[in-house]
Amino acid sequence: MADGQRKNLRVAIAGLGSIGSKIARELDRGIEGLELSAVAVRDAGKHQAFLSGLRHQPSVLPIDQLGEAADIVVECAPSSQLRAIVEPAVKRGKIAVVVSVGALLDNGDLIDIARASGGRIVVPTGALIGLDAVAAAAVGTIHSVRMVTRKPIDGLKGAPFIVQNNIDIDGLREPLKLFEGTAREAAKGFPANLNVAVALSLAGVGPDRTSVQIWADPTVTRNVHRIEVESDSARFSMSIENIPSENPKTGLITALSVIALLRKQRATLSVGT
Ligand SMILES: NC(=O)C1=CN([C@@H]2O[C@H](COP(=O)(O)OP(=O)(O)OC[C@H]3O[C@@H](n4cnc5c(N)ncnc54)[C@H](OP(=O)(O)O)[C@@H]3O)[C@@H](O)[C@H]2O)C=CC1
Ligand SMILES: O=C([O-])CC(=O)C(=O)O
Repeated sequence: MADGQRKNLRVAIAGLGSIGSKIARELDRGIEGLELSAVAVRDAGKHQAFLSGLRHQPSVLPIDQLGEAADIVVECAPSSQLRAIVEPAVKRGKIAVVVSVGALLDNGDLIDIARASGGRIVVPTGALIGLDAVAAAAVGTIHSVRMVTRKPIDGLKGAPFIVQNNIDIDGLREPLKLFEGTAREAAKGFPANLNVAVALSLAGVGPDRTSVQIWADPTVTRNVHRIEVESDSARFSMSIENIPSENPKTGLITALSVIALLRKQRATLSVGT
């Protein structure tokens, strides 16, 4: 069949929060070769006005049924829901786009399940920068990957590491280093705040060799990530200052990164690895 006659790829979205609602709106406006077929939410009533504002109404399904209604399932729900969304999709040989990437570390068998079923798990660059360069460097030898994250207080509140260690960040007047360790440890202590560290680690040297510092910083208004990579092909450092979305833990660029990834699925010209 000629490319122009190919059927649209059907996309389903799990979660219509700060990330999912923007992706849904963009798919509804039109992305070449793609269509929004279904969504899953926790509380359908809460999203009724949003959904009825779309030009084409997607089906509203339970999260574990999205893979039946789509070729690509985009996970943008709390990390606790990762398995319920991704497993049925990849078992059907579908593509799961995962933003709660930190939760992949405790659900690594999903990769084996996907492999056995012909499914795929795709992690977008999300709120980060430069995973193309990190993945390219990883084809050679990477000697070290370090990341320093600074977030405003609202971007860190409620993180298990802060709660368990009884750290009071509300009254901070100066930056405080909260954590130094591996990306795996960061994902456990900050599951809704440090997905980026895990994405970086999976692109590069893995969660146990990627070192991470986390600062609560009342002097910044953006979620700031700075990365330094030493490899046998290049040395590079990159930083990104993310404007928080309506969810202060989540940078605005995250949804845009997923939209850019979706656009590539059927684009005639695709740029960047
Ligand atoms: N990879 C990356 O770079 C980044 C990843 N993230 C991660 O992305 C994920 C989504 O973030 P964000 O959009 O800001 O989160 P939000 O809290 O804004 O939205 C989460 C959505 O998930 C829905 N939801 C919750 N439980 C269920 C359920 N059981 N079934 C279906 N839907 C459910 C919520 O529904 P309702 O509205 O009804 O409550 C809500 O719409 C988080 O895990 C976050 O940590 C965030 C930033 C960057
Ligand atoms: O990694 C995350 O979960 C979110 C994040 O830091 C950001 O949006 O800047």
